[in-house]
Amino acid sequence: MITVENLTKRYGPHPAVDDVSFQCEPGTVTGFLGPNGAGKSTTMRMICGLTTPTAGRATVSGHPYQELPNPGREVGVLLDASAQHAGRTGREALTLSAYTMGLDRREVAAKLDLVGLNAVAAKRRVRAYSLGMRQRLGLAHALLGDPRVLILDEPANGLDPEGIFWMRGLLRDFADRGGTVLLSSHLLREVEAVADRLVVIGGGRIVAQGDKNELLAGGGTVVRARDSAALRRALEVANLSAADSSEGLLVQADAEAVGQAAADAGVALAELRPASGGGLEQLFLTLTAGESTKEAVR
Ligand SMILES: Nc1ncnc2c1ncn2[C@@H]1O[C@H](COP(=O)(O)OP(=O)(O)OP(=O)(O)O)[C@@H](O)[C@H]1O
Repeated sequence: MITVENLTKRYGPHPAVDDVSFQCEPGTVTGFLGPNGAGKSTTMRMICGLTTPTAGRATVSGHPYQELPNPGREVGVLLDASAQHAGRTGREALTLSAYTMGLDRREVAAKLDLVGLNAVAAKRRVRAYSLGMRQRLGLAHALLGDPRVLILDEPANGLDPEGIFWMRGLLRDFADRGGTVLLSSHLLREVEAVADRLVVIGGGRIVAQGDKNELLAGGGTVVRARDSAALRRALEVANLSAADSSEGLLVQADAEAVGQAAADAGVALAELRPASGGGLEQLFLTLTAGESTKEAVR
């Protein structure tokens, strides 16, 4: 179980993370989504005790990370696959961690095998690893102590298609055996395939969270007008955020609210209908409309 309560982190005047609260339950995979700079990594770093929150708190299995007696036995963490000692071999890196955690050395071979690093790869220095191999080694590290919780930041980054498919099965199986997974990724199809719950963050704030299927069912409204500039202005006036899509504008509101906003502004509509079937990509674009731009101009 991971519990995040009112977490806030400020760097100067800008809140990188702003009053974020959510829970990740045993037996589930929670997909943590958001545009670049939304605050995902900062939130995960705060959960793992690597960044001190300005306010709020986070616990793993009921304790702040720093108070876990042997954290690697409780929670496996992979935040940055490139942040591993480049001069050690994969096997050496895992052996040292196993020693630190008080584990049987046989766990090293088992985990190397589990993540698909063969004997030749295990003997190579990490500096010679591809990004995908570093991810696999990072996952082996995270899984080494057989933890009940996994916190993974972009673990599929650099994996080949077979590796991504393999990782999906591994995470599903981990959760099905009662584990808790918090997974950030920009690979929306992967998240859609494996996650049970979603937490979507934009500009440091939670913009949506809940059961994946329920969130996907409420995918917003597609609207089109011949005068699309006027339609955009009408939506802005009504405080409704809109994102471009191939079908028109996607608005995170029901059709009635969108139609009313257009009518109030005297904009004639060419199309107004509930968005459906667009999947997670459409939901993501709708929920985080404008947030990437905000980050770019900060
Ligand atoms: N150490 C730091 N000092 C100053 N600002 C920081 C620091 N770490 C993060 N930030 C800022 O906090 C905000 C959130 O960054 P964060 O890395 O958490 O986003 P993210 O959602 O993980 O993005 P990405 O998808 O690009 O990895 C950004 O505006 C970033 O510039």
